[in-house]
Amino acid sequence: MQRDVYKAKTHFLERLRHQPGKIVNLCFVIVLIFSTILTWREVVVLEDAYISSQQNHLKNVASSLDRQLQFSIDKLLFFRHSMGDALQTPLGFRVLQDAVTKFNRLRNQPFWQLDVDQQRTLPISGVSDATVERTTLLARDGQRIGNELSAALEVGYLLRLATSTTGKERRVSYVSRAGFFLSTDPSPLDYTIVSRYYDLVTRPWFTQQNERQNRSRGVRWFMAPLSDDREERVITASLPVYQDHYWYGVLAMDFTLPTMKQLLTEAVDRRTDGEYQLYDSRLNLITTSEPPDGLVNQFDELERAQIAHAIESDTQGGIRLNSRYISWERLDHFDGVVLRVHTLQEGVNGDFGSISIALALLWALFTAMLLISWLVIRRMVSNMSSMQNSLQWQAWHDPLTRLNNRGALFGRAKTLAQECREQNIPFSVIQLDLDHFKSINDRFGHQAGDKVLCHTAGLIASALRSSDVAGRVGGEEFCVVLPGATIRQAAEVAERIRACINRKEILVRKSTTTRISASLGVSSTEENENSDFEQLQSIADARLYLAKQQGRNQVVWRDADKK
Ligand SMILES: Nc1nc2c(ncn2[C@@H]2O[C@H](COP(=O)(O)OP(=O)(O)OP(=O)(O)O)[C@@H](O)[C@H]2O)c(=O)[nH]1
Repeated sequence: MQRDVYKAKTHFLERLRHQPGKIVNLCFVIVLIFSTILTWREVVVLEDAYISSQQNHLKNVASSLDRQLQFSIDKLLFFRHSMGDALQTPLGFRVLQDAVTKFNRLRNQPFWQLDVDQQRTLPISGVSDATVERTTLLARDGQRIGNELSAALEVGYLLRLATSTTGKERRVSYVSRAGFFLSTDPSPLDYTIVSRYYDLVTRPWFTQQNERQNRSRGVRWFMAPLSDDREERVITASLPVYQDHYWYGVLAMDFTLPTMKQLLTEAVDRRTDGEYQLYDSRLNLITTSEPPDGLVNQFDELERAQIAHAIESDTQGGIRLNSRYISWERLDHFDGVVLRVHTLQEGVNGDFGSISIALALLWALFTAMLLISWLVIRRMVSNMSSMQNSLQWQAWHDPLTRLNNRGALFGRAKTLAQECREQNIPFSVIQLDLDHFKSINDRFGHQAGDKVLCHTAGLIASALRSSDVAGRVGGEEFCVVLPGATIRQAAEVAERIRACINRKEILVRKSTTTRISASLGVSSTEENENSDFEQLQSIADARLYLAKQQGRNQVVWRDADKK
């Protein structure tokens, strides 16, 4: 088994050795495959780096935006906390008690206002008991209303103080379920109080803050729908106010779209390319980092669905949409998501684009050079291989007769003799010498002599089997080895060759023909089993000499033989 494997391996390597063209092809294909894999790996690494750089840019913007919004949300939480404290232990100021007394006087009027101290707190505007009773969403609890009014006035101080110093929030308000509200917006004392209150308590940021819809009682963000044209479009952060499981009302903070745009633009580093877009939780576009006259990236329905699906389960990630790469990051303090849209053109103009192009060009250049060198080497190998074949042929053959030369014949004859001995079959040798060849040269010239030699070689070759080997071993001397042939069979072959040579007229010159003859000596291992080729050749040569002596044009295959 091991020997078979070894033999198969040797055979394979031997075959490869004789097919250098195939080895060259194999080497080039391997180099091409490896260079392509290497380039592909580099592209993958580059793509990963590109994606993480996109994520990093976006992360910076998102955390900067978050920081800015956190300040407002912290304020909102602070207001609720203060209001909770005030509800639990209201201050015993007289001015607050007077306000409650005044409310009790006004509570049945269609609209009213408690204007305690315009310089320090915000006025409370409200509607009548009858209006509150009209809907189950609202409730004016006789036990709680006093405390709530005092707490609202206390928070009014804070709202006024906190919102007057920064201009980020468009409006902060507290809307109570008990039929009143206070807001940083100026509130005139007229019939519009009723419609304003109605408008506030019908907004989703108020109605959706009940215990069922906001179990965590955290901040929720709402964007006014597009069709809403009652006033400028705002984003509202709202926070429910609870005390002892009782829902008092909602604290709300409005941000205008220009404010959101300003926050986003401030968060974006102008040196980075790509567009940043801020979306609400329902993937409605709030604002973009592009200037008002800039080109905003739009998404069609299918792309929006793909983005929505992608951002559904992850807080951050990326998705390729045709020629655009979209990365997203959810915000901690805003119920929405920031998108970074990076177009192919921006990518190509950027660092990663130029590195990718350089990499692709390098690969193309390398492949082109590899192909050129493959063509050159293939041609060189093919030339060398045909030259080697030609040299090899010349080394083993006689150029005139195209038969094996002396060295080649001796080499092959020794091997064949050895094989025959191993297989225990006979091995025979024929020695052939043309008669009076010198006279042909003398009479017709050397060229005619060459022609006769070629003609003789052709006749010898045509009289042999494929296993027999013939060669020119001297000037006009030939030798034939016949593996497996008995002495009689070899003698028959020799006789056939002799007859053939002697039968034909040879055209040695224009309109001049001549007939030639040959003397042949035959020997075989049949006579002496242990004879090697050289011994057999020497015997055949002696018999050839005998044939010459006996008158030429004859075959001698036994020492006593005479024609
Ligand atoms: N044309 C030609 N002649 C050759 C070549 N090689 C040897 N000869 C000639 O062959 C002749 C051999 O002559 P000899 O050895 O005297 O033998 P022969 O004339 O055939 O006489 P016998 O062998 O006794 O019949 C010589 O004249 C060589 O010059 C060759 O390649 N071409």
